[in-house]
Amino acid sequence: MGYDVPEGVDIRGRYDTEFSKILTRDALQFVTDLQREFRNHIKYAMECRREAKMRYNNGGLPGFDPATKYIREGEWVCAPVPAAVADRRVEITGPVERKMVINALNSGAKVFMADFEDALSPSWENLMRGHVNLRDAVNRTITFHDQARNKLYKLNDQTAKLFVRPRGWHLPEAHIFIDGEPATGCLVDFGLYFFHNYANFRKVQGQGFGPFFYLPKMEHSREARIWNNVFGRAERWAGIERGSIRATVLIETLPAVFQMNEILYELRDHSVGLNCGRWDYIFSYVKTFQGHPDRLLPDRVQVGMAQHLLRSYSDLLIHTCHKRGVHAMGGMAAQIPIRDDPAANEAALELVRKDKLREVKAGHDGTWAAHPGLIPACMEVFTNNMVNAPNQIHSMKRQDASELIEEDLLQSPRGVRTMEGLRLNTRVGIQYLAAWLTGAGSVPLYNLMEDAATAEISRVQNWQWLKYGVELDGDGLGVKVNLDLFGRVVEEEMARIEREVGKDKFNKGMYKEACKLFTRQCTAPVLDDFLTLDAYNNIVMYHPIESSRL
Ligand SMILES: CC(=O)SCCNC(=O)CCNC(=O)[C@H](O)C(C)(C)COP(=O)(O)OP(=O)(O)OC[C@H]1O[C@@H](n2cnc3c(N)ncnc32)[C@H](O)[C@@H]1OP(=O)(O)O
Ligand SMILES: O=CC(=O)O
Ligand SMILES: [Mg+2]
Repeated sequence: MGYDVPEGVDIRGRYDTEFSKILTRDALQFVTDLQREFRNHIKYAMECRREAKMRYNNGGLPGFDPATKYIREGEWVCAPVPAAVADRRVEITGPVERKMVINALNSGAKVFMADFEDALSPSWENLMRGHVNLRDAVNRTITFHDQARNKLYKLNDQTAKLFVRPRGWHLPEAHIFIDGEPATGCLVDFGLYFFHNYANFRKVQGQGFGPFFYLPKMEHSREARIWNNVFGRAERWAGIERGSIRATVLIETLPAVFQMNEILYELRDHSVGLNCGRWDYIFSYVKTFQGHPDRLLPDRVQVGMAQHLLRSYSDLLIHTCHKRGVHAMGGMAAQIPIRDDPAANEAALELVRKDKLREVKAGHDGTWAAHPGLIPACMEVFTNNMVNAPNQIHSMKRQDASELIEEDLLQSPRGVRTMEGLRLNTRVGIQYLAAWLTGAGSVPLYNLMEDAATAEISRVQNWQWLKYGVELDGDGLGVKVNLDLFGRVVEEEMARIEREVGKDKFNKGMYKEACKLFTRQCTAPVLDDFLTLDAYNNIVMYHPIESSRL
């Protein structure tokens, strides 16, 4: 049995009758047309990223582009926000896993962002099941039977509005070849979801609008232009009004903070705002400044939103979005509920409340929650602090933030580096990768949510400290990070992981493979652009099963 594919398409992933209802000939033709129309634009955009990287590596700094001053200073606004998504005060996020999709839609949040990105390990199985789950969710037929607990999950009458986050531009989909090349991951994610769901979504969820998307990891407005053209093409194909599709762009790379007006301008017919993707943003700070030894990060735990550069980024995002008439969404606090320790749980909740209070008072229109248990606290803070309106677009202009300059957005985070910081990065990075390699893209580690973005911080921070042989100044012992020290840390942290998870789980899991990958990346002479690009080779599974390297 095989998939019925159009000319030029080769499906290398496992055949499954459920998957074949997603991978129909017409759906594949739709994805193929997108791939053929946009692949050269994407390649060009990726080439521009490489050129920008070279400029930064040679000492250049990202900044506002003089050529687009007219856009930043122009008086224009985005298309009005659709009523269906005017109120987004709390959004839950999570991978497109069946039970979690139901739980998230039922969670009481206003929006559920179903994630093919930071929270998903993009194995063929996860990806295809994810599309089945989203189709069933939009059709409202989704159910899940937990056999161990004999519990049936189904949708409540009232559910969150669905947004979908496709992968970033950089990730290929190696199980689908088009004209001899792996398809672009995000065009597969967008194309299959749009094809199967746009009509129903607009009826049952979007009040005539939709579908809705979150767009990750862009570095420049030219990448937003590609998305805008993809949306336009999809709308024309479907015969629906221009501006039906709406998207929120995550500002989660350092270069993109200087492009917020330009990104909104490109997407002005399709925008519902910007979001502070703080974790990838911190990762991007290290990546952008990989050639700048004067901009080293302190311990990961010290790089919080109170740091001047992160506060400035959030303030400027709010000002920019509200000037252009769209939502300025906050981000994710990493704390999650701690089940077996009420005092620690309350302390974690208090940190989340504090973070949300900062966001709402700064003018954000909503925020992210990683877990259903956090939604009441987030909702309460936003509801109590927003003045009787579904959002703060018209009430919190943050004119003061228009004064922010490049130095504010680039200021190095303050703090110290410690041996515990190096150890924690290593322990977390390896455990996250071990989970990712076995299909889990978001995991709880040491009572925090870890996903691809947070793990990237651990990786690049270790790389940076090794590359520049930094002193662990917070310990006051004059110890410098070098390969010997790191080797010992890896060994000791692996032993600690084994003790913590138990011998059995350790031996059955992918910890050793993860350790090899993580160590290689931390010690690479040249920084890999993405942890998951290299790791992806390990989860590509062709059918019939054979070794598969991209
Ligand atoms: C940087 C960024 O990009 S942030 C966005 C991407 N990251 C994410 O989306 C992370 C989403 N969150 C999660 O994946 C999970 O909450 C984790 C991994 C952090 C914690 O997971 P766990 O420890 O397994 O959660 P826990 O055991 O407390 O779950 C309790 C219940 O809540 C549900 N749940 C937990 N998180 C979520 C979620 N985000 N969405 C829906 N349901 C959830 C579980 O399915 C479980 O349901 P059940 O009681 O019916 O079995
Ligand atoms: O995607 C969100 C982030 O913080 O990264
Ligand atoms: Mg992110």
